[in-house]
Formats: sequence, C-alpha cells, structure tokens
Amino acid sequence: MDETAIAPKEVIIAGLNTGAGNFEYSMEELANLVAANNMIVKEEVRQKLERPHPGTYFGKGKITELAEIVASENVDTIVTNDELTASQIRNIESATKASVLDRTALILDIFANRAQTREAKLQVQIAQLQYQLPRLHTSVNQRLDQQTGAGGGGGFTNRGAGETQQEMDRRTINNQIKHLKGELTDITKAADTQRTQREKNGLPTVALVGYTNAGKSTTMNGLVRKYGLNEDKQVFEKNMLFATLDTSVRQINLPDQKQFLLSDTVGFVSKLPHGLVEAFRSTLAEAANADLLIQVVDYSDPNSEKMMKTTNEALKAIGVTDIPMIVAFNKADKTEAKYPSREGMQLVYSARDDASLDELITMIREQVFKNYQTVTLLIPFDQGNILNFLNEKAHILETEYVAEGTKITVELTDESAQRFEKYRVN
Ligand SMILES: Nc1nc2c(ncn2[C@@H]2O[C@H](COP(=O)(O)OP(=O)(O)OP(=O)(O)O)[C@@H](O)[C@H]2O)c(=O)[nH]1
Ligand SMILES: [Mg+2]
Repeated sequence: MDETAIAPKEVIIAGLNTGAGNFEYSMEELANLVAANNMIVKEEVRQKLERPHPGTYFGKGKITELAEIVASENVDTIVTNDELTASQIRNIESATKASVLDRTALILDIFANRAQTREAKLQVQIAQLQYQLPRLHTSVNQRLDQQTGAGGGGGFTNRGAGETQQEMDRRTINNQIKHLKGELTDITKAADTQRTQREKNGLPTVALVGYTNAGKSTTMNGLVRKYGLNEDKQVFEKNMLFATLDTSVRQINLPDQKQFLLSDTVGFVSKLPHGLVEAFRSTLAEAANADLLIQVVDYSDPNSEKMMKTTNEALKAIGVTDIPMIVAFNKADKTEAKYPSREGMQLVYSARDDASLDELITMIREQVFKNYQTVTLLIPFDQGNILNFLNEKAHILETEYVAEGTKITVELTDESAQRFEKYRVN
C-alpha cells in the first residue's frame, strides 16, 4: 500500500488441498490478500490431505517443514488459506514458533484498515470480536501471557484462574458486541428509512455488485460523470482489494427525464468470512433490494469465471436470488475483445469508454423502464400543476395547444398512466 511507508512484512502462506473447491485459485487469492495487507510472500507451502488434521490442521510432517522454514528464512508469520480453530492456531504456533494468521483474520485485518465511515468500522469491529470470541487466549493473548510469565502453558495450577479469566473476557466481549450492534442498528435504521423513502419516491434502483477490484466504482463514476444528478459526487476507486466498504447511492438522470438510483457495493472474494457477511448485511441490503443488478466482472483477469462463481455464491448467501442481472464484462480495453459488444443481458465493455457506458445505459433502460407506455393526454388549462409535474418528471414527446387545454403525448409508467387516466384522449 502506498499510503503506508512501512516496509511489507515477509510471511509464509500455507494451504491445504483437500480436493474441494479450486485450490490453486484460492491460493492465488490468498497471495493477493496478503499483498493487500502490506505483506509479502516469502515462501509458499502446500499439502494434499483428505481432511484437515483436527489438532494441527496440517499433517505432522508439514508442521515440521513449516518449523524449519520459519527458522531458516527468519520469518515470523504463517498465513493459512482457511479459517482455523483456536487449538489448531495454538498448536501450530507452539510447534513453529511463528504466529499464525488465518484467512479470516487476514480479511478482517484488511477490512479494518480500509474502513472509513462509522458504519463500516462498526461492522468490521463486530466481525472481529465475533472471530475472537472462540479464540480467546490463543495467539497474541497467549504470547502476552508467556512474555509476562503469567503461564499460558496450561499446567494444572493455572487452570481454574485461567478459566475464570476466560469467562470474564468472554463476557466483556459479548457486551462489547451487543453495544456495537446497538450502535450499528441506529445507523442502519436511518439508512433503511432513507431507502424506504427512496422507494416511496418510486425511483427504480440498480446495484453494482461483483468481485473486488472488478471496476464497480469506476463504472459508477463513469455513469455519474455522464448523467449524475451531481456529477462531482465521485466515489473512491483504486487498484486495490476492497477499496469500497460502504454502499454509496447516486441518482442518475437520463436526458429524457427518466431517473434511477445507482448503488456501489462492497466487493466479494471467495471464502468471505461468515461473520463479515453477517456484519455487512445492512450494507448489502442495497443490493438485496435492487430492481436490477449489474454484476461487474474483470474480463481481463484469467480467473474471471471463478470470480463470477464466487460472486454468485456470495449473492446467494445474502439471499439475493431473484433479481434480474446484467453481466458486465469490464476492462475489455486490456483484452483483444471488441467493445462495447452486447449479447442479450451480457455486455463486454470498458468503464473508461464513453460508448461502453452508453450501451450499459441502454441495457439498464430496457430492464428498468419496461413498464412505460406512450399516451396522449388533454390537460385542461386550469390544471397547471399537472402540466408542471409532467414537464419535470416525464418525457414529453409532443405538445399542442388546443381550445380545451394542452394536448401532450408523453411517456408514462403504468402507475402514472393510471393516475392521469381521466385526461387520456388516446
Ligand atoms: N484498464 C482498465 N482499468 C479499469 C477499468 N475499470 C476499472 N479499472 C481499474 O481497476 C481498478 C479497480 O477499480 P474499482 O472501480 O476501484 O473496482 P471495484 O470493483 O470498485 O473494487 P472494490 O471496491 O475494491 O471492490 C482501478 O485501478 C481502476 O482504474 C477499465 O475498464 N479498464
Ligand atoms: Mg469499489
């Protein structure tokens, strides 16, 4: 990360290939996550095992190998590709003399570093505490005990006192979680109210979703620049994992008076910690309540198909299943593909290309403004307010002044057409 001047920390990454999922891809992801956390992979260790060893996660031989690498390479951290149990962490740490950071803790660290708003910070803190709860007195805590000579070694003498301490810590953490959740609820209640208000205003909502770093925020900024109600309201885009942790909503006003709300959401990665997904549920509610999803995919990445799979699984996990979806293959400028090019609900495009953004808008239009009809109304002269409303909110195709009033041909939603039915002349 360029904003920190601290030299990257060298680590060992270690993964267990049980034959489930896509091992190579998840190890690549792990290396990217490690880099995102200002760390550098010094050594990579793999093991094929049908299932993790319950006590040490890796098999005995691999643990010995890890200990040797730790000693010879002078590295003090091992990052594992899966979430481990408290005892697995403890056992690997004592056998290798290195600290263990599992995949979940790593992702939590990254999120914690990125979180800017109160809401994002609360969400990450809650997820971190929930992760810590079953892991009290391992890792850092245990090392502290050892340093202070308080005896984390687990001899019988300390057991009673240790348990009491553990229970106390657990209670403290539970209270903290409760407190933070309360604070989060207050914030999300406000967001819910805003969302309900927006829904009442009747504007359709479109949410950008997808794997982290796919170009969601860049797409949002492109559309906001072209058609935003307030074109200066750009969101943060950057070539780094999890640049966006907060949902931002922007209003898009098309030249023909059609409007919709566009939201940018937090990106996904595979094996996203459950607690994190749970904590970010309110942020992701924006996607869950959308009328249309745009799944942004980095088309230039060789792993794009797996990233789509990851995204679809994550969406399913948060209960988003029945929303129509445009699949937008981004960064086509980095590939040989011709762009923009469209096939049904799929678009190959670049978020930095004007013609691409127009094509995307065309596709959004087709989905979101389906229930429009063209009607001709005769508005009596004394109904100036209706005319004002239509001038502001609807796309007027033709205006003619006749003896009885103003005759206009206008595009209306089914609901609006219903509302002005009595003025309808054809
Ligand atoms: N070459 C090229 N780069 C792009 C394009 N779209 C986005 N990028 C770059 O890809 C990187 C990630 O873009 P973001 O828009 O921040 O990605 P995101 O999906 O919002 O990522 P997260 O918020 O981290 O989930 C940035 O460096 C962008 O400049 C594109 O069409 N072409
Ligand atoms: Mg983003």
